[in-house]
Amino acid sequence: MPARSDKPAVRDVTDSEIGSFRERGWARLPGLVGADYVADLRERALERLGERRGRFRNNYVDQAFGQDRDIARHDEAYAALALSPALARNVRRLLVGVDAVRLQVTNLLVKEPAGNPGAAEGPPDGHGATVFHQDFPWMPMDRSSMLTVWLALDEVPADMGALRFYERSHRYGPLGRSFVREDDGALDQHPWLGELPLSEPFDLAAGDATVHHSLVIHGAPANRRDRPRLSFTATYFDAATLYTGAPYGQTDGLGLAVNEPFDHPLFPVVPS
Ligand SMILES: O=C(O)CCC(=O)C(=O)O
Ligand SMILES: [Fe+2]
Repeated sequence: MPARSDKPAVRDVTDSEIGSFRERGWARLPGLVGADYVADLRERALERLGERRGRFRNNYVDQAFGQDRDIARHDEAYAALALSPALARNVRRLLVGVDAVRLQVTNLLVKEPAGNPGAAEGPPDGHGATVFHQDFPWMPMDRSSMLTVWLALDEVPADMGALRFYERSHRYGPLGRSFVREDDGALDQHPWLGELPLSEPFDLAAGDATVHHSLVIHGAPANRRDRPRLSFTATYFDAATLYTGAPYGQTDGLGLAVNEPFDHPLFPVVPS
């Protein structure tokens, strides 16, 4: 196990991965983070999950996966990864025309097996599918240059619920919110999206990641395996982004100024 002070080994994204991300709105990043570091993250995740047993709230997102939001503010190994210059440099290179990035949020995600009674997280009968959605329509940001790194903390075979993406859907701008009502998945609201190619299901190893643009339509099937799907996400945005003042749980009451950058300790610029 790496010591707490160990630096996460994050590899550089390749030019071809950058091209693929910009073209399709997402990219697969095999072996993004070193295996030893990820093994330590996984152990920490399981420990936290044990402590959280039973804290399920019944909203639409909670039916699809459990969240331990801002885990990087509670755990130094997650913080070291989320704030690592190597990861920030990758994010900056993936986004177009961005000089510096801020961290928006970190999250430990768990998708319990469907139909699994006694799961640590989620509804009594396990988590369901993650409906197809965009991330951006919720955000109080004046631009969409924003992405999420989704890191597998353990093997995530396709039928455990690795993400899938509608190719190039990030080119159609904001398409509305999901997780607000029954049947408000992006495909229900915009059946034409079904004409875009859907990425093939794939298996991820621990330390593999996907990265998705805030406007790309993505979702995940239910977990059909017998153990929880464990992943860590870190979402970053262009440091030059201005706050719009739109109501949002994370930013309400922080004293951010409308039409000013997100200059607040919760949204650090990550040196790259
Ligand atoms: O992990 C999932 O099933 C969904 C995660 C997601 O939508 C996101 O990270 O933006
Ligand atoms: Fe999402």
